[in-house]
Amino acid sequence: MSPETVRGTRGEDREHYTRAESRAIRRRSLRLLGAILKPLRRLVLLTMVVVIASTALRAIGPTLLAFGIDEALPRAVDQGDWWPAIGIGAAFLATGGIGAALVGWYVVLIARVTQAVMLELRMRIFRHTQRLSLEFHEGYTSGRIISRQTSDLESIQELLHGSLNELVDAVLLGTFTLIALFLIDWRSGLVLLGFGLPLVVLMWWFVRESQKGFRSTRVVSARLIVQFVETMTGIRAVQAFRREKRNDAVFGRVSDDYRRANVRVIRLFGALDPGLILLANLTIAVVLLWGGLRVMDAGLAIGVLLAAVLYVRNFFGPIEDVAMFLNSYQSAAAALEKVSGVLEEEPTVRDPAAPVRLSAARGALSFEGVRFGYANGRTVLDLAESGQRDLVLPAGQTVALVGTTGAGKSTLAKLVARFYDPSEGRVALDGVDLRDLAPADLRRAIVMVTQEAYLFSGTVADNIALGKPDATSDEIRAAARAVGADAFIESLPDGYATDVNKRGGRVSAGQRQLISFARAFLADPAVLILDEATASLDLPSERQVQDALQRLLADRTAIIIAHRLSTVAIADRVLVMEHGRVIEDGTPGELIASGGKFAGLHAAWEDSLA
Ligand SMILES: Nc1ncnc2c1ncn2[C@@H]1O[C@H](COP(=O)(O)OP(=O)(O)OP(=O)(O)O)[C@@H](O)[C@H]1O
Repeated sequence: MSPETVRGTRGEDREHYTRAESRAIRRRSLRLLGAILKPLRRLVLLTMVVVIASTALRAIGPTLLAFGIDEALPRAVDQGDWWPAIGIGAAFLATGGIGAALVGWYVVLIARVTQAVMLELRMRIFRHTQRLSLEFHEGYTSGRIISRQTSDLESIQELLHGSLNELVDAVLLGTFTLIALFLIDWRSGLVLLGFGLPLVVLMWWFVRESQKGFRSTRVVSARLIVQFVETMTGIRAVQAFRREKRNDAVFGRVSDDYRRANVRVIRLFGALDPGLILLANLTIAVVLLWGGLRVMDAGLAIGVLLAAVLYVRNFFGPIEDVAMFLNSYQSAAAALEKVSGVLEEEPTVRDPAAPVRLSAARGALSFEGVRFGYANGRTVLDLAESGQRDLVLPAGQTVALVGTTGAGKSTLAKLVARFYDPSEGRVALDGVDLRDLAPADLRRAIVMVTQEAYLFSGTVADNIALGKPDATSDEIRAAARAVGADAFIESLPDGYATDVNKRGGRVSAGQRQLISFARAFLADPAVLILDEATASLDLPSERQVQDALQRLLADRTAIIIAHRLSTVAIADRVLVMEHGRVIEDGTPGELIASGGKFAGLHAAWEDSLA
């Protein structure tokens, strides 16, 4: 478990961490990677064996050439003995051929490992975030979640797929090459080592500078995503308030920052590439010059010199890939840190250790000494301070929650639906604390319908059936009829089989709410919460819906939150809330007669109708 300051997604936006925090974050990432690689260990092992074998085979080539030129060819020319030359030629072809075939195999193996890791990570993020409590989702923006699933996973994939591949190749080939060079001609080996120092300096400079560059491209690209997602999710507001031009300007600025950041990084390559070519040529020149002198003194065979030159060339070939790897590594490590943070988040609303079953709930609700505040600490609901410590809603009662904006009505509803747990006290259904209730029974017993009335892609029937996945089409139709949604559904192009686009593009907001009523009717919960759920219905349909509501609410406990008092009229009881407390409690008639807050609201409403 990470320290409190960096646990989960906490501290995700910070630029600097203490040493202990960095270590904890790194460990968390490695634990995640280890857990994902564990089931793949045989595949990983096989991949390693294949890559080592293929690189070793490829590193033998120049030595065979040297042997051929210095030993086999003279024997063939001087003594007419062609067998050694043929043998070496065959060995050269065989090592080259098998090495190449193994490279092909290795590429496929690496792809299999990478894709298995990506699949697991992708599924873990999806599964996990879907189960995290509402508290997490209300605080962590959708742009950030999208970044975790897209750009972060891409960085990790890039590392595993491309860069790691190249690094292993470069390091192994470099090591084998150096060993082979020392074995055939240690003096050339020393020359190569001597040039290693400026090489290390060049690489160190490049990695340091490009790290800064890549970090800023990552920061800017995250801003691009957030800007884009915000504009698209808020497209209605964008168009309604004519924000297109301003958004164009902001997006243009961020895009230009992105372009500049990329150019800055590419400029570094403009220095690295010539530097590497220069170093490679200098090393080859020195090896060639010194080797040539020794060939003239007969201290070195010409074939060995040729092999030495080839080895030096081979050595420098993949060096740039090492630099690239170091960069991909940085960005993949940062991505993995963030992903592992999200995966470390735990649902704040936990499933009970010993769940109490309640297969046929009656629907009696009680709030006993309930206090609640969101993560920022302020108490927004304080039923314990209201006149009565315990608030009881008997089974079958229809209760309307009324009060000014921000009074805590939706918060109370979220506690009943157990999207949050109270900070103090308990909410109970039929006497069972919601925290102890088996989650499946809780979801069956308590259903919340909100103003948003989200429709998933699929048919209208699918969307209604969400309330009862095994419902027959007759049951679906009956539910739609009960809430008065049948007529408009029949008039859709394909009736119940009409595909609703995402966010219900083909149906109006009011129709969407009717569909979600049908969904709730079909689910047949003991407790139904309607949070502003009639807000999008126009008055005629609202009047129609009054009947539908009566039918929807019959025989169950209902909590209705509505600003329109017409909806409140069907309630048995009204709770007036203010600043998180219940300040009035009674039947609509009683409250109107008492001349309190509700009476005032009611009078104002009646005036507005006149
Ligand atoms: N996710 C949240 N995190 C922090 N504070 C919140 C959150 N949701 C609501 N609040 C705060 O809690 C208080 C009660 O909000 P709530 O949504 O319950 O009011 P409401 O009575 O339903 O208002 P409305 O009628 O406008 O929907 C408000 O002060 C609000 O700012």
